[in-house]
Amino acid sequence: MAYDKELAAAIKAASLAARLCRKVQKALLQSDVRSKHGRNKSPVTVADYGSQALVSFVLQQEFPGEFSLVAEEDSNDLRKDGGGEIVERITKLVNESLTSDGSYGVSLSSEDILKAIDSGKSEGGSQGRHWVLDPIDGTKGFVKGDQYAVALALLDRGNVVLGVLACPNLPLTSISFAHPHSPNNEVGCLFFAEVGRGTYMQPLDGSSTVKVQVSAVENPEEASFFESYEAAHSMHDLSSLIAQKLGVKAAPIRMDSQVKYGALSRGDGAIYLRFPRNGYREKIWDHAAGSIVVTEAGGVVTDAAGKQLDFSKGKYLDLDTGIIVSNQKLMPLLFDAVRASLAQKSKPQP
Ligand SMILES: Nc1ncnc2c1ncn2[C@@H]1O[C@H](COP(=O)(O)OS(=O)(=O)O)[C@@H](OP(=O)(O)O)[C@H]1O
Ligand SMILES: [Mg+2]
Ligand SMILES: [Mg+2]
Ligand SMILES: [Mg+2]
Repeated sequence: MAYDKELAAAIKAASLAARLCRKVQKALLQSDVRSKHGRNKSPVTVADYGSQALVSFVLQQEFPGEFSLVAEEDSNDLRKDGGGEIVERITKLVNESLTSDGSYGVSLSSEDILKAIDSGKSEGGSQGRHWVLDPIDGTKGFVKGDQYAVALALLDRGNVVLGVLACPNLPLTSISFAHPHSPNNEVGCLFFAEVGRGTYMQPLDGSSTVKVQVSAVENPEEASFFESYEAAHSMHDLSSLIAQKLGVKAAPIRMDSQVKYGALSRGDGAIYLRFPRNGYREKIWDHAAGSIVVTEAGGVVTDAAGKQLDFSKGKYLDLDTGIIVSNQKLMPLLFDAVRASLAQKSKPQP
């Protein structure tokens, strides 16, 4: 159908990148983690760069001449003093991944790798097509040995038309709510969705595919909810107030990254709440793939004012307060609880 070739290329690129990330996570060395500069320091590893270079290279091979990529990382830090050894390591990792796949008979130089990383500098927008990539979403989870995802989506005239979430540490069967963070030796899973065609899940080794649906739970007392692992990324006290107003009984499931969208798309939980602290601007690569994976599985993704997420404005999502995700039946109740909780929080305390 409309995006078949793009979807096949995206699955291939994300699977290769996920394999690279697994390899690095297994052998994670302190020296593989570099710090980003800036106020909110977030880690970046050779796997973030390797994954971005690999996805960028594969997509450019598949779609020569018509390429735009909005991606999280750039090569600025790598080009600074001392980057040489790290760039060599990334280059080796990417070349090993390409050789293992066998489709591309090339060996990339360090400069090719830096260029591939930097071709992710597009600003996106409402015109034409743009790939959107988070090469590792949840780098903090990745470094800890927990959940992370390679998240790749395609925008066509400002709308997300396909999304792939490769989740190397997410078991194929429902996650254990008691131990959502334990890494496992399973193959991991990959979700993919195309607009109008539903959401599917397959093992990362691609051996079989199943259609997935969000939870059909209508009673909030039976619903469980996801939120960020990091309290700095989402206000846990606010989500706990919302859960209390809804009557949710289960404790929150805290996981890093868009794995939360993937798990929700197959009904592992029924609600995802995300309320960043004041002043944080959400980036499109943190939600593009996850949101289509959930909506094509029958779910609803809006901001806290009930508006659809708008991916057409460049690399930032202009949002009202937060992001809420659920199934169609629970959404009206959730929305009321969110509104009441936000109003309560904004009242001056006596
Ligand atoms: N201050 C702040 N507030 C909100 N969000 C932030 C913040 N800082 C970072 N980020 C982004 O959060 C991405 C990680 O996803 P999650 O927040 O879902 O997972 S986590 O539990 O917080 O790790 C993470 O994505 P990656 O950088 O790709 O890991 C960030 O883009
Ligand atoms: Mg990051
Ligand atoms: Mg991210
Ligand atoms: Mg990232």
